Amino acid sequence: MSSHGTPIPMTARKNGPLKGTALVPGDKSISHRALIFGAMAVGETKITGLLEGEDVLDTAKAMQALGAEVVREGAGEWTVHGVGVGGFTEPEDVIDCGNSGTGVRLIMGCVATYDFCTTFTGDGSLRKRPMARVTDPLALFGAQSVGRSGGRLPLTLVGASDPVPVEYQTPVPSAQVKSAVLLAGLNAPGKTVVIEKEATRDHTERMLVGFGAELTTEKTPEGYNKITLTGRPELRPQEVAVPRDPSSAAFPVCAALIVPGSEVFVPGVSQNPTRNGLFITLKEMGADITFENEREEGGEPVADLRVKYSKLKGIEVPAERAASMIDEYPILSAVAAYAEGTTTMRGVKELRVKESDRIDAMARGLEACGVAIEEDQDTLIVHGLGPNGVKGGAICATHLDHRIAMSFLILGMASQEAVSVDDGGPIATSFPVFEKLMTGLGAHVVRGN
Ligand SMILES: O=C(O)C1=C[C@@H](OP(=O)(O)O)[C@@H](O)[C@H](O)C1
Ligand SMILES: C=C(OP(=O)(O)O)C(=O)O
Repeated sequence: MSSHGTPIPMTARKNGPLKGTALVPGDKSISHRALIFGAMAVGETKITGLLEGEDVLDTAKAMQALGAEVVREGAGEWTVHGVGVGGFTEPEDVIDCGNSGTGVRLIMGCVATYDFCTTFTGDGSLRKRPMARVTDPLALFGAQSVGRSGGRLPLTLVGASDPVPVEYQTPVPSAQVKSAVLLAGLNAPGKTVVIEKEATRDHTERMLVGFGAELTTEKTPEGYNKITLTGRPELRPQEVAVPRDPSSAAFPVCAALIVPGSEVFVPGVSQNPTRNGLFITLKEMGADITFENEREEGGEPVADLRVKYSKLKGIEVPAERAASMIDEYPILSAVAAYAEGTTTMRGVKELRVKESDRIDAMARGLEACGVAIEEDQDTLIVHGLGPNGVKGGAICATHLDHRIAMSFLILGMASQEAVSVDDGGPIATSFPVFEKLMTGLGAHVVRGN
């Protein structure tokens, strides 16, 4: 199954309650970073629970192309023999990051302070996404780039031969931009500083500290995060246990909430406060979710989630919460269709530059399934139809976007008529076992329309 290949139409329909345990895959953000920091450490990093989705596998290949040895030892078990900060070598060929914004933007950061040239490309979705948000700050280190119009891929980055450290305030709330700057700062002398107005996922900071870098995060008088990294550290190899991905857990959790009679257990899910906005929102909507056995694993807070079918009500999701649930708005908008009343999602314009324009993709598909929506550049409003109110009966376009595909399939698990997607292939980028896992819980999800 490949997001680069022949479309894979898929269909979901009602099939009784969902029951059982959902072992969702490893966190995508942490998996990318485990490979990257492993490649920059001196010696052997061991990773367990790595997400073996296409996005992460493309990053593994990129680390090999830059000179690290990356070996799959078993299911989710990988070792990386790193080359040390400053040790990457020029790749012989184009780096293809497939569908992954995180992969390409972080790796651009990795190579921006090396005296060599790297060309990046990706699939039809990634080639449409904006890269200037990363190449602009990388230029401050001394890197130069030439891409297609609007700084789009394919793009060639000529790394700085004599990098200087940088102080940069991110203009958009983006962990990818923040991380690209910090990664570039690793191979620059002195202190690189990133200031972010709104907190975004902090895996890069947590993992850099874990790998032995000198990094501090403090609040500015305005309440912004100021992250300071000392360049040219010797990173020490680590044993990284990747927690399960809250963004993937969102799908079986939301399915259980909307399919009558369901009860699903989702163990070992990261509860990192920069990632848990969806769960807070669902609780506010009236979701019956309990967080059991809260603990720390591999430097991340983790809990086991028990979820029961719930009568939900529409709410206003605060714009300040957007960064902590940015990838979860598609599935939230599907769930909102089954709530009583209106769910308003403001401050979500970043959704327009993801794998697809997610506001538009969800709006068009929901309308086709009989759900009334309103939208503007920065807002999505879903008028809920209550537990049995969604008609379904449409084929929704996924635009090479895994989260759109999974969201509409979950919508179809509780609608009056089946819901299809034109292409479920991209699901393999982040959640390759989605179909098997949902089927194991009792869902009816099949190939074909
Ligand atoms: O840093 C990361 O791992 C990610 C950051 C987010 O993107 P932005 O940085 O563009 O918000 C998120 O949407 C993406 O899925 C993963
Ligand atoms: C936006 C996403 O990923 P990326 O930016 O890495 O393509 C996502 O997984 O929802």
